Amino acid sequence: MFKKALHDHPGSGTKPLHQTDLLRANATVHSKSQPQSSGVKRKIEVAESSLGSLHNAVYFDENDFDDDLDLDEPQPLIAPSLSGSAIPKTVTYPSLDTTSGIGQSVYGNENPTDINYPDLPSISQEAAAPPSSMQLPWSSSPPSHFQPPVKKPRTLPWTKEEEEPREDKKKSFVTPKRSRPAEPWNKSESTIKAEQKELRQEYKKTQKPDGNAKTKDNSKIASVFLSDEQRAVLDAVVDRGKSMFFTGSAGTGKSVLMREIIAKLRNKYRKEPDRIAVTASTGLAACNIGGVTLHSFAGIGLGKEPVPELVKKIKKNQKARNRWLRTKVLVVDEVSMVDGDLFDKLEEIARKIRNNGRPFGGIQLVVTGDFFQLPPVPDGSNREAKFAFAAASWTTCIQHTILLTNIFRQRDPEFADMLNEMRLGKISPRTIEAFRRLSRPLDVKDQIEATELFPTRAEVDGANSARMGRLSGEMMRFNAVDSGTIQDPQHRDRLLATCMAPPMIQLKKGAQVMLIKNMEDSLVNGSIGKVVAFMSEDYFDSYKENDKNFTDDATASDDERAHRARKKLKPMGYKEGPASMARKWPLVSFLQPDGSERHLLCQPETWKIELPNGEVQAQRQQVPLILAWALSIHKAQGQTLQRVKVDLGRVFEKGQAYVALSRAVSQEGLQVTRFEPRKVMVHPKVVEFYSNLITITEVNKSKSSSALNPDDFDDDDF
Ligand SMILES: Nc1ncnc2c1ncn2[C@@H]1O[C@H](COP(=O)(O)OP(=O)(O)OP(=O)(O)O)[C@@H](O)[C@H]1O
Ligand SMILES: [Mg+2]
Repeated sequence: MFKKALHDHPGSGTKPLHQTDLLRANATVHSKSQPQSSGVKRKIEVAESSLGSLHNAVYFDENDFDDDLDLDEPQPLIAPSLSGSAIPKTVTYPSLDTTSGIGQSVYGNENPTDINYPDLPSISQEAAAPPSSMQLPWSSSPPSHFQPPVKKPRTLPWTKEEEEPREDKKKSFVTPKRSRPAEPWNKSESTIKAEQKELRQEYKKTQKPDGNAKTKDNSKIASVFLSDEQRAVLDAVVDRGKSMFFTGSAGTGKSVLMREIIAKLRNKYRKEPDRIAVTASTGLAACNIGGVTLHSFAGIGLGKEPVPELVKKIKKNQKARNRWLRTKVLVVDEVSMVDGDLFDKLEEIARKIRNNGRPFGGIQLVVTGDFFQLPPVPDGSNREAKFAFAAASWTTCIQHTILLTNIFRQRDPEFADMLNEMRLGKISPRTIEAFRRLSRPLDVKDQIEATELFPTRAEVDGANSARMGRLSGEMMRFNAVDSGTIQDPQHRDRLLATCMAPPMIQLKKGAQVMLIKNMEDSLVNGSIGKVVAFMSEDYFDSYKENDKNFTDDATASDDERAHRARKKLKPMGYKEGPASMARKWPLVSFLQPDGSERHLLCQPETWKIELPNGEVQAQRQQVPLILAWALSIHKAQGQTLQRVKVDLGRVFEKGQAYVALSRAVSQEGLQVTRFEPRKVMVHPKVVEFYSNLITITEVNKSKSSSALNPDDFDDDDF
């Protein structure tokens, strides 16, 4: 029984072990503790440890959020070289030459680094803080998306029609066309209606066969078919109200499952959205799931005081008190970075504030994370960081612990096994050899290079700046528009410092970027692409409908093509001058896993820091891109990357090497330099904890049952 499995850990060591984890559970590990980053404030630790700064976020609350400042601060860019050699040769979009104003700053010939587009119009308070709990936060739309559908959708409809082969591009380069061209400047009502019909049909196609309706913001993403083990967790949480901790190796679909759970819970409590509190250990993780940090939810400041004082503090704060009283389900993501003592404090606070003696005051807990990945760090005192599973109240609060075993990210079982060995800290000589063989450069046939992962932000900025400096062409700057109920700009900035989207991003044609929002099935958070042009929405519409006009002459230079394209656009209604003052956005060609390319005009998306009652404390609108020649391991956490390059020589923290290498989907897409087994560090307490977990499959085997049975989850826990 799951309950039994849970109640037996940690430490009993009597349960049957999962085939992969358990065979290695007695493995030799680096039991000697590694030196931890010292100090509490992230800022202090920047130079040594991006992980340290990450962990420190655990100790911030809504009044003190600066946990990612050290990671995100922009560095000056190196002056562009004039060689232009790094401009991708396959880019065949009309070159946006500098004589006409197309692709130029609307303000003329400023210094590239000073080019400023007009800021987005600021939005009203109501627009900034909609009662948005029903929206799916990882795909929130900017307010403009709520306007009547007078414009065509921003992205291509990606019809599956056969494309006309283009000689100057490989065949997989797909720029789907609309079946029925309609000029954006001259749409009749019937055209609009027909387009709407077409979109409705496309939307229907994305529905699951069981007809489950999706909420508005998630409509672009087809629902994932959960595996049996994922489905079992979902049912136990949503239908049976169980308190669960689900865990598993990198790529076992924990985040995918958590998103489904949140969506289903939001649907379940749609009339009382404040019953669900969505939180994570760090600001970055919280921002990724549209929640707040655990500290912020709890209203405990840094949470250093003893519980009675913290309770007093919360009682004085009406909003925080209400949150504790109203919450029925508390979601906690990336729990590996939550300190065990903090967990115990919150558990006691919950009982006291709610005047309810049941574990966690009767709140259902839905917790996920992988303790083999990123550990908590000490809070500045001398004591060693304590894992959440070592909290005294952990086993009474968590009714069921489920180990997910089906690895989705790496389809190659050999590679998945290599990573699992690494995760557990027991690497066989064969695996060491296999990792060493991956030191060769990647065999890349297109323009997308492997993303290099670094432990520190300084290394990331240095690498990205150097690459940007090699590109010629104009630098375009995109400033975020921030808003929210928090009026104090400094406080808001601190909250938003944890956001994946930067306050400002500078891009050039040819820049390698990563999409940081889920847009469509194959354009997801983590997709890597190159900026191929900057254009306005109308120009993009004209372009895609007259694609061939721009690209029919493979021998023409970029400038010639742009000139011809403009000549062809003029009679079609495209006007230079005032019309070309329209805001221009990066057009990005994204690499698909099958080698084809897809294009997206990247207009601003929204990230929210939202309390359970729907109050949007802070939100940021920004183009959903970050530079991706290089990425910090911190920001890469949770991502799935097709091409990755990691130098293990610089890795210093437990779990760091595993987090970095497990981003890759295949050995072909992974380059590892300076691989040494001693760089793979695992905490012995984590090994012990996992050695006592059993899988759903094993539970079923022991019950001689082939199917998962909801009755496996006992009802007598509370
Ligand atoms: N049920 C599923 N069916 C198909 N693909 C899935 C499923 N669940 C997850 N995936 C895919 O597997 C990959 C990894 O999923 P996800 O990021 O949720 O894993 P994770 O356990 O959260 O990993 P990490 O520990 O690295 O954060 C993603 O590309 C995701 O789309
Ligand atoms: Mg994840």
